[in-house]
Amino acid sequence: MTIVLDGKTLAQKISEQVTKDVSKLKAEHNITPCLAVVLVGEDPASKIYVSRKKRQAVATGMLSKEITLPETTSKKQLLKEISLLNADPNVHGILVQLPLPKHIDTAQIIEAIDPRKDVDGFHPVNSGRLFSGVNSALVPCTPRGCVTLVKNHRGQDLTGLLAIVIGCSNIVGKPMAQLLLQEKATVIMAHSKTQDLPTLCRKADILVVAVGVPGLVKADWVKEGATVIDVGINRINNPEGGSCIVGDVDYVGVSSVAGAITPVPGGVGPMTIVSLLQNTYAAAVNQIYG
Ligand SMILES: Nc1nc(=O)c2c([nH]1)NC[C@@H]1CN(c3ccc(C(=O)N[C@@H](CCC(=O)O)C(=O)O)cc3)C=[N+]21
Repeated sequence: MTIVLDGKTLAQKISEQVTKDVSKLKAEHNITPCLAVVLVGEDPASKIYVSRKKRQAVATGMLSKEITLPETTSKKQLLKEISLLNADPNVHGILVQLPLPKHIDTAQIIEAIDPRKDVDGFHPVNSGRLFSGVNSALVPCTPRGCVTLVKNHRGQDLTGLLAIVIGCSNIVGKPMAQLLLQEKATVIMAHSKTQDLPTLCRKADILVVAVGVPGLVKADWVKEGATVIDVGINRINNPEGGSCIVGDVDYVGVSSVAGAITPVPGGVGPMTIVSLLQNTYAAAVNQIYG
C-alpha cells in the first residue's frame, strides 16, 4: 500500500505550532513578526501565491505587508523599496516574489535583501551558511518543507539512504541536495543531461523531482517502496476543456510501486508556505536576540 504524504494536514499542524510561538513572542516581547511580500507586475499565478502567503501569515497572528509595484518598475525603484524594508524595524521577513520582469536582474535584487530578513533563503549569505552547515541559515522554503515531510514519514534518521534529486535550480534542487547531505543521506543530483536517468532513479530510496515537466517520472523509474517527492506544479489543459494542476510524476502509475508519494496539489505546496511562516518566525526571533 502506498502512503500518500499529506502535506496539507502536516502544514496545518505546524501552522498551529507557529500560532502558539507567535502568541508567546507577543506576550513576552510585545513583538509581532511581520512578513513583507513584494510583487512586481501582474502575473496571475504570482498574485494567487502572494495572497495565499499573506492570508496564512495573518492566520498565525503575524502581520503582513504587501508591496505591489507595476511591471514597468525599474531596478533602481525596486532596490529603493527593498532598502526601506531592510531599514524598517517592524519588518522581520522580506520575500520578493519570483519570477521578476525580464529587465530586472534577479541576483542583484536578492543580494540587496538583508540576509537576516531573507525568509526565502536565497541570499548568498544564507546559501553559503547552508553549504557550510551553519544552523543559523535561513533555508529555502520548498526544500525545508520537503525534508520536514520526509522526516515526518520515514522518521528522523536518513543516514546512508540514497537520495536522488532531479533538477538543479538555486530555489529547489541545489539547496535540497545540501539539506539531504546534512541529514547524512547519500546524494546524487541529476538533470536533463544525465545519462539513462530512469535506471539511475530506480536506485533511489528517496526521489525528489523538481524539473517542471508534467508526468516525467514513470512507474519504471521508481524502486519498490521508495519515497517520491513531487515538487512540480504544472497547469495543463484538459482535453474536455478547463485546466488542472499536475506534478512532474505520473501519480497514478508511480503510486503502484512507491512506498510513499506526495500528491499535487496537497503535497509540497502547502509545506512550502508553512516553511515560509517558520522562517519568518525564526527571522523575527533572531532579530530580537540579534
Ligand atoms: N520568492 C519566491 N518564493 C517562493 O517561495 C516562490 C516564488 N517566489 N515564486 C513562485 C514559487 C511557487 N511557490 C508555491 C507556493 C505554494 C504553493 C501551493 O500552496 N500549492 C498548493 C496549491 C496548488 C494550486 O492549486 O495552485 C498545493 O500544491 O497544494 C505552490 C507554489 C512559491 N514560490
